Amino acid sequence: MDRIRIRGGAPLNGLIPISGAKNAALPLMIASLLTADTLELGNVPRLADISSLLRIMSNFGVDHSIAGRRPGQSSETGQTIRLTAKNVIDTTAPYELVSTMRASFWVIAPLVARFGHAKVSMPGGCAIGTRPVDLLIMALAKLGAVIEIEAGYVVATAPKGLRGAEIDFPKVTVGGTHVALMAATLAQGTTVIRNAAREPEVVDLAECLIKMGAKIQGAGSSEIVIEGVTSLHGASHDVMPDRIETGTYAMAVAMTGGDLVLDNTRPDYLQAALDVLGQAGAEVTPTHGGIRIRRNGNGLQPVDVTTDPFPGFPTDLQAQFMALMTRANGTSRIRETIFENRFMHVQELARLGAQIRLDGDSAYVDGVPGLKGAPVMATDLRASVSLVIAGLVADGETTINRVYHLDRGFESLEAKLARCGALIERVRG
Ligand SMILES: CC(=O)N[C@H]1[C@@H](OP(=O)(O)OP(=O)(O)OC[C@H]2O[C@@H](n3ccc(=O)[nH]c3=O)[C@H](O)[C@@H]2O)O[C@H](CO)[C@@H](O)[C@@H]1O
Ligand SMILES: C=C(OP(=O)(O)O)C(=O)O
Repeated sequence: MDRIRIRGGAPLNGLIPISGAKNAALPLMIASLLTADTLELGNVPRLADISSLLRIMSNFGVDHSIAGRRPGQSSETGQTIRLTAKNVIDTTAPYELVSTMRASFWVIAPLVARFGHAKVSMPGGCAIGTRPVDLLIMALAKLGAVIEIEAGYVVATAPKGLRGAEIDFPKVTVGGTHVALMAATLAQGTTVIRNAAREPEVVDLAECLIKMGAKIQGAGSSEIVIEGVTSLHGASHDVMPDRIETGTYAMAVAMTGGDLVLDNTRPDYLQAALDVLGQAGAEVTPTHGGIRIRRNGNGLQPVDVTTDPFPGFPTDLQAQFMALMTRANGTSRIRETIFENRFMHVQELARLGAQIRLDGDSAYVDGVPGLKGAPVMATDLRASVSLVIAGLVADGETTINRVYHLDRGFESLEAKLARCGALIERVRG
């Protein structure tokens, strides 16, 4: 199994091109099931999760081809994927394929909307909480799907098609919003989604669906209105930049010191996190195509943070920020309100010398003057990268095991960091 080896102490200087967002690319790929025409997606990151979803799509009979980046595409990373769901032969997503990745469950929406039938295994994904799918099922049931649970599978049927409905989410759910949005595009009549997720990935999906002929208003606000259409057509769309990857490298340079330009990204996608970095002592300035982050000489100030749905501080940056706060001059409180078990990184950060106390939904981080390298274990995607951030300043060598978690969500992580001066390498085997 591959490991990442880091020798801490080097500042980060240079430019990192930000990849397309995993959490936008996945629902966009799934949206290709809504049409028999070809959906062409540019700026798709090369990640394990993308390959896993391609396997699931192939199993349905979806044809796909992969090419390099399109001319004029600004990222030096990424690929173009063309998906054609013309000859769908199966509407079942088996446990072996769905269990590795949460988002794969979302295929249930386009399958039942277009074909009137879907049988999808309950999902896997990062082990960060119980992560039920009751609200996704509620949304499909409101749209008229009949739902049965059979041996770990959710079976959704709607032989006469879905019909528009009012869907009020009792809590903000990104996956629930994606599912309701995709299903409603082909439902008969009007659907109103209330308390919808406002995440940029929802807007990216809506923009692509609109290019495919869907009638959607209000994406990016908490009320989305969809006028169902009888069919959708092909389109071409570039995946939005990854705001979590952006925030991760921003925190890395805040930790190591140095001067980094994060290219091909957008500050407004992560303003809450950038504000917090400013309070912690980093200098953040927008550039023509992204963001410049600097921290030279000055120490880090402790900042209290609470995770929230967009536009709040993202839970997917909580672990990285905790790593940063291990070196602050004082105590910070980090409150996790989205997932009840997203503190798995605490015990691993402690192995590097971090001082962190857990109390309910909060972690209290007492900054220490230095961390010491050690072997640590990746437990989930964002937890893994928090260990990379800590390793970049830890004295001596840090080895991170189980890096398959990292490969789910960070394209060319070691190469991007090494080019900016980090002493980091992948040890194969
Ligand atoms: C692939 C992808 O895009 N994953 C992201 C997505 O996950 P995901 O879409 O799974 O997260 P949700 O926004 O749905 O979850 C938010 C909260 O709602 C709860 N909930 C959700 C659905 C449901 O049916 N019932 C229920 O109770 C969850 O347990 C959680 O406490 O949004 C999360 C919150 O920003 C991010 O951390 C994940 O990186
Ligand atoms: C939690 C994440 O992914 P998933 O929802 O696929 O588990 C993530 O991207 O941080």
